[in-house]
Amino acid sequence: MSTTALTSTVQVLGAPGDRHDEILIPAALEFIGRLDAAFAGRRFELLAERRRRAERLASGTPLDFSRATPAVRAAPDWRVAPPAPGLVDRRVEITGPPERRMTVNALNSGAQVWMADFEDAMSPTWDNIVRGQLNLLDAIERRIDCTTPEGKAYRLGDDLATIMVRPRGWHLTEKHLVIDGRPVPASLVDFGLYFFHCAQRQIDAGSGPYFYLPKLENHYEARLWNDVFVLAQELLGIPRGTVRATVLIETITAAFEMEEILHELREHSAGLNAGRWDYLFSLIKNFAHRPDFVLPDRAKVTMTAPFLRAYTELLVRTCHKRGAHAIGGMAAQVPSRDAQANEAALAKVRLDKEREAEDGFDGSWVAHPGLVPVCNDVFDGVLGERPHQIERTRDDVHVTAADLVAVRRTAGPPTPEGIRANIAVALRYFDAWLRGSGAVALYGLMEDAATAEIARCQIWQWIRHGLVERDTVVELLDDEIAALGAEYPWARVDEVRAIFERTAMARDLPAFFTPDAYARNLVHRSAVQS
Ligand SMILES: CC(=O)SCCNC(=O)CCNC(=O)[C@H](O)C(C)(C)COP(=O)(O)OP(=O)(O)OC[C@H]1O[C@@H](n2cnc3c(N)ncnc32)[C@H](O)[C@@H]1OP(=O)(O)O
Ligand SMILES: O=CC(=O)O
Ligand SMILES: [Mg+2]
Repeated sequence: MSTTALTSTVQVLGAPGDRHDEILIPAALEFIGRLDAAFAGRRFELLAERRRRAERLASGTPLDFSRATPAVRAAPDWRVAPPAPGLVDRRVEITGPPERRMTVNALNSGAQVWMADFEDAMSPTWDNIVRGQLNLLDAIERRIDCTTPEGKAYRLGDDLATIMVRPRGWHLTEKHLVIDGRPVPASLVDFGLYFFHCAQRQIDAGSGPYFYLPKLENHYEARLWNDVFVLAQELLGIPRGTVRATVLIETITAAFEMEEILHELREHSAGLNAGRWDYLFSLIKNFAHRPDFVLPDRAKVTMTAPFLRAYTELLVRTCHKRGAHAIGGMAAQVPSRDAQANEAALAKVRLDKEREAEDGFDGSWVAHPGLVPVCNDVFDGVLGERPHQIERTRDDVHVTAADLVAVRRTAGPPTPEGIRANIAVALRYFDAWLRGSGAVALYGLMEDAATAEIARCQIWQWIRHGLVERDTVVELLDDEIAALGAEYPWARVDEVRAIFERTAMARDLPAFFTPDAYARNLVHRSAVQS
């Protein structure tokens, strides 16, 4: 590592675990210290700007494309970097947390890419975080094969998916790693540990250090990531421009800056992804006070809603204009053991992928290995032998600022079933998350942090606008807590209830459920609480 500014020591406050010492080596911690010294301050300022922006939106300032950056949008001549090795053909991308067996299953799944997730699909317990890094390292070193006590063997095959790692978002901290008594930004921990241990190994294996960047709200946050990449490459002597990152457009404000985000990251960009669930969450959250932004039951808000089509079409147009991949989002259905339910789930996923492929997306996400063939089949049908369809510029797409927020046409009150479903899902998800699982199948759908955010946020919004009485929510909550406790006697019902009350029923709507729930419930007592 080259010598730049000296950093304070990174202290590890997390409980030691099996083989943690292979990841938390002094040089890796020093690398994280360097990143923290360079970027923690800017992250802090950008989070303050997020809060100011949210206040402006809440007080009625309309959203529009930026008046400061028309030159970036109008300039005809810039393109993002060409796709790096392993990222040319991305027709199917499987996602999931880097849990040991899932890592093997995802890499063997037949998808071109595996998005190894430390964000929406990860409950950020200290052990999950360190073990996830260890599993990635073991996978890249091809020493992850194992056999369960029941005799089921997990072996890496020959044709593996390309790994893209999604670090946690800028809003989170890792309280088990501290510098001068202050927790380290979680994004820098997840990015830094993976980059330190695996970047060169991936390059040597003919791939590279590739990332997915979650929950960005504007192009300044993309600039921060770009600067992180530049410094990280410099510190480890890796050529500038080796990193690639796909940004999830999953906040309403980022949808107004897609081109600027690509521009900031252009030497490291691997396109954009339509992160539909957080996008919906962001929209509900930012306009929670507006009656004309009240959405009906989650099940009724599909990707064919005009405001969501405007978002995905603009994403494809923007990416292809700049030579970048446009990657589709996650259909919520997962395979079922019941043949009829399974057929229905596969049919819904197929329809979703068909719309994306026909709209010009270059590939899409699936949540389960059983969905890889459907997505593959659909994109094969549209792409044929071509690795992508970036050449298909969508000059026919003209999306205005008003189109992106034209929620009114989809708006509507919830049904009693929709209200109960959101409460049931939020409670069950919180319980799973508290017990270390960040993604679960509930009632036939994949639920993760993003979908749980929608569930609790809609309840807040419906109470706020008088579409459900608070007392009714309390009754349903009592009911669903009792049902959860009866179904899973080990459920942490008191903590689950408290998270729900704080995030769905309090006077103010918290920006995320995760930071507070993490600090209260997942952090070891020895770690800092700031
Ligand atoms: C909004 C967003 O951000 S979307 C992206 C974030 N969300 C995700 O990534 C969710 C990913 N998906 C998952 O985590 C899982 O599919 C779940 C939790 C929804 C369902 O998992 P399970 O209940 O285990 O499903 P199921 O029992 O059908 O699994 C069958 C097998 O497939 C494996 N599997 C299921 N999903 C995945 C996956 N995404 N990656 C790798 N393997 C998987 C299971 O581990 C299991 O393997 P095994 O038989 O060897 O033990
Ligand atoms: O991260 C993806 C999403 O839909 O949210
Ligand atoms: Mg998301």
